[in-house]
Amino acid sequence: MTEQPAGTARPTEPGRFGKVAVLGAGSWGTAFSIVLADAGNDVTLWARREEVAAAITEKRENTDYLPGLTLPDAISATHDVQAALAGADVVVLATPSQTLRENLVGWAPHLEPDAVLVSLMKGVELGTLRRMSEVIHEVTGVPSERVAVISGPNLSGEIARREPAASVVACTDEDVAKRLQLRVHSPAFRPYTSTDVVGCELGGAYKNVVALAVGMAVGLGFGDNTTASIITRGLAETARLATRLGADPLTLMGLAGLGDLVATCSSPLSRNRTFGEKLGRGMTTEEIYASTRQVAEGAKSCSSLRALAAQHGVDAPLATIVDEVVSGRMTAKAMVDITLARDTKAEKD
Ligand SMILES: NC(=O)C1=CN([C@@H]2O[C@H](COP(=O)(O)OP(=O)(O)OC[C@H]3O[C@@H](n4cnc5c(N)ncnc54)[C@H](OP(=O)(O)O)[C@@H]3O)[C@@H](O)[C@H]2O)C=CC1
Ligand SMILES: O=C(CO)COP(=O)(O)O
Repeated sequence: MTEQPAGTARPTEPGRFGKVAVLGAGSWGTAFSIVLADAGNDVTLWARREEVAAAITEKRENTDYLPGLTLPDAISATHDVQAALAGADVVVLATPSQTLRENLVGWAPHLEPDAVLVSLMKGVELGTLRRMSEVIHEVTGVPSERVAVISGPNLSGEIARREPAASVVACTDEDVAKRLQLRVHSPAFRPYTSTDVVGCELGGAYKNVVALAVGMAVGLGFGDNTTASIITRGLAETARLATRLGADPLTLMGLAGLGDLVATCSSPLSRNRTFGEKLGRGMTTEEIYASTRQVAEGAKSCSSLRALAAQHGVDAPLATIVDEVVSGRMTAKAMVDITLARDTKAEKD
C-alpha cells in the first residue's frame, strides 16, 4: 500500500495516493468511492451490470443507487473486474454478504500480490457462519493481516452528500489499519483505527438484525420506549456473542457498535429498519423482496447470527425471534408478546 507522506494528517488533494478498486457499485460502494476520491485516491468502481458502469462513465452519476448526485472525476467505472483490479494496492469489497464467496472465486486470480482487501459488508455467511473477513481470507488466501474492515454509522445517502460522519478501520495489523485510515480520511469522513476485527464485524452484522426488530415495532405502531428497549437489549445481545468470540467490549460501545446501532435503528433511510417496518405492517418477506432490489443484510444474517450464537452457547432471543418472523413462522405481533413473556432475569445476564 502507498505510504503516507509525513506530516499530512488530512490528505485531500486529488490523485495524491495510488489506485483503489471498489468492487460493487451499489449504494455503499458508490458512496464510499466518493469518500476515497475526496481523500485523494484514484478510484475504479466495478459494477456488476454493464449499464451501471456506462451510466457512471457517461453521466457521472449512478442513476440506480445514488440518483441526482454527480460523482467526482477521480472515480472511473468499469464492468471489467480485471481492469478494475490492475494496479490497485487497496481493494474495497462492497457486494451483498451472501454473494461475496462466489464473487471472490472469480476475482482472486486478478488481485495484485500485496493488495490490502477491505470489507465494507455487514453480514455473516449463511451455512458456514463466517464473518466477511474470514470469507475473504479463506477464498483469496490473503493473510488476515492484510484484510481490513470499515464499519460505523455510515448511511450511504448521507455519506454521499458529504454529511460529516465517523467510522472504524479495523485490521489485526495496526500499521495496515493506520495506513488505510489515511487513505480514507476525507474532509467529511473521519476514520478511527482498531485491531478488533471481530467486534467491528459482529457489531455491523448484528445491528441490522436489531434494526429489523425496531422496524417491526415501528410498523406495529409502538413508540420510543419500545424501540429504546429493543436497541438496548440488542446491544446487550451483540456484546454477549461478540465478547464470547473474542471482541473487546469497548468496541461494542464505539462507532461500529452503539454508533451504527443508533444510526440504523433511528433512520428511515435504513433498509433493514424499513424491511422490519413492512413486516410489522403485515407484508410477507417475499412481498418485501419483490418491492426492492436493495439488500437488507439482517434478513439473512438473523439466521446465521442465531446459529452462531447457538454454536457458542450464547442466548440470542432477538436474533431468534427476528429469524422466526422473517422466515414467516411467526408474526411480528407474536414476536413482541413472546419477547415480553420470556422468563425474567437480571439485566447484566
Ligand atoms: N448502504 C449503506 O448505507 C451501507 C451498506 N453497508 C453494507 O455494504 C454492503 C453492500 O450494500 P449496499 O451497497 O448498500 O447494497 P445495495 O443494495 O445498494 O447494492 C447491492 C450491490 O450488490 C450488487 N450485487 C447484487 N447481487 C450481486 C451478486 N450476485 N454478485 C455481485 N454483486 C451483486 C448489486 O449489483 P446490481 O445493481 O447489478 O444488482 C449492487 O451493486 C452490505 O453488506 C451492506 O450491509 C455498510 C454500510 C453502509
Ligand atoms: O449499515 C448501514 C449504516 O451504517 C446501512 O444500514 P442499512 O443496510 O439498514 O440501510
